[in-house]
Amino acid sequence: MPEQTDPRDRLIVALDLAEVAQAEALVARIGDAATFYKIGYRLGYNGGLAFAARLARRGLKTFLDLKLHDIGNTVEEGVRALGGLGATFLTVHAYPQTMRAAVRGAAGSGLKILAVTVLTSYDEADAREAGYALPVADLVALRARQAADAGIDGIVCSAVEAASVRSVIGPDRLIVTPGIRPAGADLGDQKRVMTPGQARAAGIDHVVVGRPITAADDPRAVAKAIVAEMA
Ligand SMILES: O=C(O)c1cc(=O)[nH]c(=O)n1[C@@H]1O[C@H](COP(=O)(O)O)[C@@H](O)[C@H]1O
Repeated sequence: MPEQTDPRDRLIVALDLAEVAQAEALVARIGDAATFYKIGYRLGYNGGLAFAARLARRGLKTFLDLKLHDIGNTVEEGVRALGGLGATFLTVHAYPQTMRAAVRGAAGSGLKILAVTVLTSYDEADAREAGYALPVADLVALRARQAADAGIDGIVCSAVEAASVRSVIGPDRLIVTPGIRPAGADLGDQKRVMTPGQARAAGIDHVVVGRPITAADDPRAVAKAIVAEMA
């Protein structure tokens, strides 16, 4: 896997909050315990993209989790429009047409495209309900292979699949895993879950953690503990 120089970069904190002011306050509370923040729909649709650009100007790494999926032209131009925000990562769903369009849209911008394979809130029954006949692990592996073929920079999957995804995509592409819970933490709606330490041992590059940090009494302490568990 591509090695990082700062171990804090392994943790991406999901800023799933309603208001930019709350996100600003949380980033200030966490301070130097985290270096990488994810902005998803909730904040993104409410001023979060400009906020992400401000974080990037302050030297923090940002991840735009917009999970794009549309006809190729719309994805390509949408990705191109996001290329100037200074973000590190952007997500699209792992459909071949969508991934190829996103790679074209990101060309020359420095924005890395991550392909979301099968959401970590899905188990086998959820995938069947959505019309997929393949077992989740096989669907993740198929999409990882297609992502690599499309020239995608990294894969979003659960840490449960990290080792098999690594064997499919090779050492240079990134593996980013949500569905991460410190031992004993509430799972919420996550179904394919590992601890930070298990995920690191499975060969991930970055974990994404939201509620265990955002809902904690001491978010800075939880962020520090997660980084330490992956050291
Ligand atoms: O793309 C993602 O970041 C993502 C993919 C996935 O399969 N599962 C998943 O939980 N996520 C995101 O990762 C974060 C996980 O948040 P928590 O469950 O609160 O730790 C949320 O912001 C999700 O939108």
